[in-house]
Amino acid sequence: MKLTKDLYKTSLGLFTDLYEVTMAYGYWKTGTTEKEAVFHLYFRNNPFHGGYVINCGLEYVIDYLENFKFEPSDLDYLRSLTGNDDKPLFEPAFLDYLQEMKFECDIDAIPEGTMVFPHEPLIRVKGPLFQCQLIETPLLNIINFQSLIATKAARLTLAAKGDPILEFGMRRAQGIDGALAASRAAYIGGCDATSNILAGKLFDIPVKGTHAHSWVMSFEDEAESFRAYAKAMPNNCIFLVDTFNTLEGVKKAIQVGKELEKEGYQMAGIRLDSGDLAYLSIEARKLLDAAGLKYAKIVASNDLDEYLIASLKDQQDAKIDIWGVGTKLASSYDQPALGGVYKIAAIKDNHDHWEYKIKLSEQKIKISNPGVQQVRRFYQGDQSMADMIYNQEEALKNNHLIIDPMDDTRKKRIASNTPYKDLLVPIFRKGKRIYESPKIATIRDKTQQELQSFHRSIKRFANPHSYPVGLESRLHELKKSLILKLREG
Ligand SMILES: Nc1ncnc2c1ncn2[C@@H]1O[C@H](COP(=O)(O)OP(=O)(O)OP(=O)(O)O)[C@@H](O)[C@H]1O
Ligand SMILES: O=P(O)(O)OC[C@H]1O[C@H](OP(=O)(O)OP(=O)(O)O)[C@H](O)[C@@H]1O
Ligand SMILES: O=C(O)c1cccnc1
Repeated sequence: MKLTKDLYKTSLGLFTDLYEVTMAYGYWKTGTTEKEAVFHLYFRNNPFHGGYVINCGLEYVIDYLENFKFEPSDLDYLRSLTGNDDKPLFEPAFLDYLQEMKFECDIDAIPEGTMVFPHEPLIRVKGPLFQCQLIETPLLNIINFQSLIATKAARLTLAAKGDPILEFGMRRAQGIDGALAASRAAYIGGCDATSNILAGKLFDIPVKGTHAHSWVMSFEDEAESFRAYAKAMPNNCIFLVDTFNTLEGVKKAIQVGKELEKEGYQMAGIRLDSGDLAYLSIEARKLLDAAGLKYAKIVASNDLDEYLIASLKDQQDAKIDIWGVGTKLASSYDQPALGGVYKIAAIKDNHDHWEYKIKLSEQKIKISNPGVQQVRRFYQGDQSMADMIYNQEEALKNNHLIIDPMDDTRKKRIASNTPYKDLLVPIFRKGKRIYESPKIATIRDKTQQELQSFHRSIKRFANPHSYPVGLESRLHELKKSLILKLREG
């Protein structure tokens, strides 16, 4: 069976919505397939009532695009599709065109692990109109999910204040690919390891685990079950102590821990999976310490999320060292989707000039931004200060004025000598990959550095401060003039 990364390395040409292919067909019929266009992938609202998103999924996108083609069997399938008159949906010559297609787009994207905000293009796609169109859905599928999970994981790590978090979500995740992608994104967001060993192998993520209640229940006696586990793997013992009575279970784990010491081993710890985790961790710690097992760690699990972890950390004397988090993380329990969208922002006219495009809406947040966009992040010392979305095709003024796309009375001036970084970097040029994804551990480190470089008010869970992101004044004017023109028209 081919899975995720391997699967993406073969053809996923049909992994898109039908309407992308019918539009591509329409472009072909009207002779506009090769017209140059620019699309941006962005989201409009932060998830979890939070103040940011951790950008994640680019390596999957790269894999997908490097292998973007239609195999003969894909074309056979398209050939079999019919319209409401039972005649073929697509002319054979179009299918030949798809077969010959070579990916030729320029892709610029914000690297994984970067903190990003509403309205900012995470990916910019420039190239033949029909190719830009065909890749819309897979790009959204990949980025929306992985960014959501990486953000959730980052929130967990902030709540845990540096304690390790183990991702245990596979059993509750959305299918095979959902679980694999969630493990990858959770690691990038800051988790320390996953229980999903295929994710460990595919993505080079540390794997860790304890044992289940079934292990204990398969023995007559709890102490005997711990002893048997210790005998099988003396170097990997975290005993799950709550099958019958937690504190009695701790005492039995201690007994076996002492026996392990005599064999020259140390038990790694115990896991609490029910009851009052604060109270039980305090009592368990006392018992472990009194027995001289100060080194034994206490792992807690049971429907944990960032709010419960923060609450347990606030219960000052709770003695939990490691957090096991499954369902609420891998399924993104409290927000099932990031609403990322992919919108056309410019198209070349017959004179090789950009014609800028926007989508109107009664809802201001849904009016798209025009231009060939780039994001510039400004810094004050090591702290991020504001982000400016600008049109790369226009010369910038020296003193930047950025304007909130949601409220044009909110403006911020940025001095000309302010240090900055442009966030979108070149990934593909004319369909050739020119970017090497960092190792996953490097991406994970980047997430932590990014979290450090933003003020804590942006990261708090309750009513976070909104980080300033604005349209550069000329882009703002361009958008305004396009809105007026369309409304008047
Ligand atoms: N001290 C605490 N403060 C806040 N929440 C806690 C605390 N201890 C446990 N919880 C959380 O309360 C929720 C319910 O815990 P509860 O004691 O009902 O577990 P449980 O239902 O007994 O466990 P199980 O049914 O798996 O045996 C869980 O999400 C758990 O993580
Ligand atoms: O609670 P989560 O954050 O999802 O973490 C994973 C859970 O999976 C296991 O439970 P199991 O499947 O045995 O069921 P349980 O919920 O009854 O403990 C484990 O004991 C954790 O409780
Ligand atoms: O290793 C564990 O303790 C584990 C793994 C998956 C789910 N719950 C717990």
